Amino acid sequence: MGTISGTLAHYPDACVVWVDAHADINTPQTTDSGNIHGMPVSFLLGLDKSLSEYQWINRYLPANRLVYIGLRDVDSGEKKILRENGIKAFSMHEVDKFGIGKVVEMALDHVNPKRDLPIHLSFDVDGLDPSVAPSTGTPVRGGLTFREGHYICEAINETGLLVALDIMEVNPSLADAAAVAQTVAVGNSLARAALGESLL
Ligand SMILES: NC(=[NH2+])NCCC[C@H](N)C(=O)O
Repeated sequence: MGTISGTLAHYPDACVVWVDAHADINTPQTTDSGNIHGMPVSFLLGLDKSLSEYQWINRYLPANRLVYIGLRDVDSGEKKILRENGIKAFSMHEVDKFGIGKVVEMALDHVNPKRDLPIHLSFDVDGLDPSVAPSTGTPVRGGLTFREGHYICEAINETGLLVALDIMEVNPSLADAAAVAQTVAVGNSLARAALGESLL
């Protein structure tokens, strides 16, 4: 919430590409778990303004400037919110169906059709398959491969429009040393890819 609010303060027309297994768009009313980490997008969009803790958010992201990639664990209340607000989401089903190249293109066509808006990339490493990024709080099987994750970052770098990047949910206290090292390494290499490191 802090970083995207900061991006919007500086770039009011920015769009957000949110890579995640989860939509994180519950409201305090729809959440099953009660976990705030399942709610930040609802606060960013201004769908819920009831919590005094988040009343500092004064610039809301329009629903048509948000796109998800990688979803596969979405609560029923969240599905309703996505539908009712017309929020575009490419789940793992679409990644399987179209391939990651096409999905990134379609995602950008939706959120940034003229390729002229600043992009904030929020990349939760649980969007990756747990075999790729094991040390994270809410792993869900059936995720993005190592290359699919990196492709997203490379393709967004290629737009030249990236202004902000979050690598989220690397949690070094949740696995053994080898799994932690693997997760930290993949988080770092996603960041390098988004910042312009290329294969050739
Ligand atoms: N940032 C995360 N790890 N989010 C997981 C959210 C899981 C679930 N949808 C919830 O609201 O509790």
